[in-house]
Amino acid sequence: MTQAKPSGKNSFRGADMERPLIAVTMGDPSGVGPEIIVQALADPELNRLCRPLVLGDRGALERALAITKLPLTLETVQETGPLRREPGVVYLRELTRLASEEMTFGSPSAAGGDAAYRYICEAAQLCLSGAAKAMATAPINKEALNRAGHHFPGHTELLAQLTGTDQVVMMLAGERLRVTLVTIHEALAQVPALVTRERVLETIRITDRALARYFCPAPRLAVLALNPHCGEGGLFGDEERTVIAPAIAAARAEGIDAVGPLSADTLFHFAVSGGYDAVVCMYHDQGLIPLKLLHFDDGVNVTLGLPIIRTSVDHGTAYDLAGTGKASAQSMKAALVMAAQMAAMGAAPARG
Ligand SMILES: NC(=O)C1=CN([C@@H]2O[C@H](COP(=O)(O)OP(=O)(O)OC[C@H]3O[C@@H](n4cnc5c(N)ncnc54)[C@H](O)[C@@H]3O)[C@@H](O)[C@H]2O)C=CC1
Ligand SMILES: NCC(=O)COP(=O)(O)O
Repeated sequence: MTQAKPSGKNSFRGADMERPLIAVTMGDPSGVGPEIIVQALADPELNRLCRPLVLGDRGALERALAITKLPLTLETVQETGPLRREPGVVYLRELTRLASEEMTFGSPSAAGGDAAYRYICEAAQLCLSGAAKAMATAPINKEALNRAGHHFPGHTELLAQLTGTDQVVMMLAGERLRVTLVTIHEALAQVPALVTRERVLETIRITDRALARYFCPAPRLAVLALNPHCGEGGLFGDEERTVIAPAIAAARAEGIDAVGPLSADTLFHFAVSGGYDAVVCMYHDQGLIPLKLLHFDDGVNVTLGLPIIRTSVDHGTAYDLAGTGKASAQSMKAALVMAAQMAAMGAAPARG
């Protein structure tokens, strides 16, 4: 009887097919994006988990390889590239050819902002078509994006528009803490008017649904107050009584394990001691200050509520470090690992 031979080639190809294709956007060419991408992709473990495809600029990535002195080569590919991936190769879909003066380190440019915009749009398209299973984004500079005429405060809002999604939720996640935001890129003066019952409720719902799908089967959510001491019985504001508590009650009536409103000054202590799976915060800095205190290096930004999977670094373009090779690539790596793990579970079905 002939023994079935172990088919190295076939099994390798099979393994490749199982590894999800992740579209990796290069971000702002004048920032640390290109450097942290090549550093992250130099990790063989990452390439065992997924097939990263960088959407970006060859000149910017060659410069990043020179700075980081990594033994990687760049291969420009069409569409999504070959199924079989060689170790030590960064696969690039070249979407721009920027001149050096359009990617001066530490200096935002309209050309750089437009390039970053194009990488994001293409990645979203690849995800929507099913060609990529997720996207992981390097940081953009919002000033450059807006200078280029793309009037979005960040990826989150742009992706909501590109995918036709009404409400999305920004989550930042680390091993010890996860936070989600009711309002995202808003002037602090605008926040109270934007903290509506509907918005708080929808943020709780989206957080609960995404956590249950990807991270923990029965999420326990803490919902923060907006004002100090939960408004102190109306002495310092009444959003807790009129808006946040009714939203929590409605969420609980739907079977969601959400509690609050809870005072933000003490709650994080209990959240990191394991009391909650996520903290629903009313505004950007309320959630991101504790998150970055604990997870500056390895935090991941995940956009919840989209019909596609999107993860990102938790930091910005770090113009002060761009071109030095000193920026930590840990958050980029964590974003790629999380994208691969989420992709293995599949994007959430579109909401009916
Ligand atoms: N996901 C994204 O695309 C994000 C983009 N941004 C944008 O980035 C730009 C700059 O924002 P900033 O507020 O200055 O924040 P930033 O995160 O770029 O920098 C703040 C400080 O953290 C340091 N830092 C950042 N990343 C680091 C890394 N990987 N390793 C070591 N140190 C690091 C910087 O050197 C700087 O001292 C803005 O346009 C902002 O909107 C900010 C956050 C996220
Ligand atoms: N502070 C987080 C942040 O600004 C990231 O925004 P986005 O580009 O992911 O929307």
